[in-house]
Amino acid sequence: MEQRYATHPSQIPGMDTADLRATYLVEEVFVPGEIRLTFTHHDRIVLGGAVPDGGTLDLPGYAEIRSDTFLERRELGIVNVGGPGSVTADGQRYDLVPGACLYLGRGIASVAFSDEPGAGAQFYLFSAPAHTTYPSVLVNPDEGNVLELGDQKTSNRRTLTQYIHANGVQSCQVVMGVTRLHEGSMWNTMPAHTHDRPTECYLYFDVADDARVVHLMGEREETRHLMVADRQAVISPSWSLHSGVGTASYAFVWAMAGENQAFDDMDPAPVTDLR
Ligand SMILES: O=C[C@H](O)[C@@H](O)CC(=O)C(=O)O
Ligand SMILES: [Zn+2]
Repeated sequence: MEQRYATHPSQIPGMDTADLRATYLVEEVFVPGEIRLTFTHHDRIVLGGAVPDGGTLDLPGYAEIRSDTFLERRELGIVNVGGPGSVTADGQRYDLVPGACLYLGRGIASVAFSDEPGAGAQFYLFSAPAHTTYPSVLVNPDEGNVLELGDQKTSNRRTLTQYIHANGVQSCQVVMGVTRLHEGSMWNTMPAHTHDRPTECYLYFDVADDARVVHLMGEREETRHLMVADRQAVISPSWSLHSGVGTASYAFVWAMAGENQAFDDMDPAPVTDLR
């Protein structure tokens, strides 16, 4: 799997666009017939995609995490951002409709991804080290905890659904959910925030081919942006803002790992403070 090492905010001023993209953007998350993973040393998160493309893909152990099986010492959050598919964990089959979230706990020996020919399942994977085993839980799109946020006047009307979090599916580190912008709204996570306790990653999806998301990152007084296309992921170190404005509406999977599972553990970054 690809490795991305941890970075310090003082490195940002010396980075040009290519450096920022190579460090914080994962451009190819979903590759048909493959499991494609990226390991970031920011909180030892592994993120990526599994696209069975009508077959079955087995999740292996990896030399980078020195494990015989992937979940030997890890937990895994999965959101299906494609068509219907299934995940089989130690023989237990979970059917994931589009938008469903599955939590798999530490110690599961075998994980396989599959779908029917033409179904188009695309499983987004987000994993962190786990100190103990919590039960595996499947949450359908309408079963999460839904927050309606924003206002049309500020073009940030959005529906935020929490799946894995302190008051939802229990985990060791992973917090995970999906936010969908309403038609005509473009801004996510504005006013912005940071949270030093976890690292957070966004996977943008349902971004039209001719649209892009201008993703805002960096510290409050040293902001930078990334131009993000459909089904690309952004790694936000604990010190970084993470907000975005699209050229059309879109959705994204947000996922965090670190000190706690408190979704509202945020440090506000008023827009008037941003440089
Ligand atoms: O720490 C929380 C994460 O940044 C996201 O859940 C925020 C988000 O989806 C939004 O406001 O649009
Ligand atoms: Zn956040």
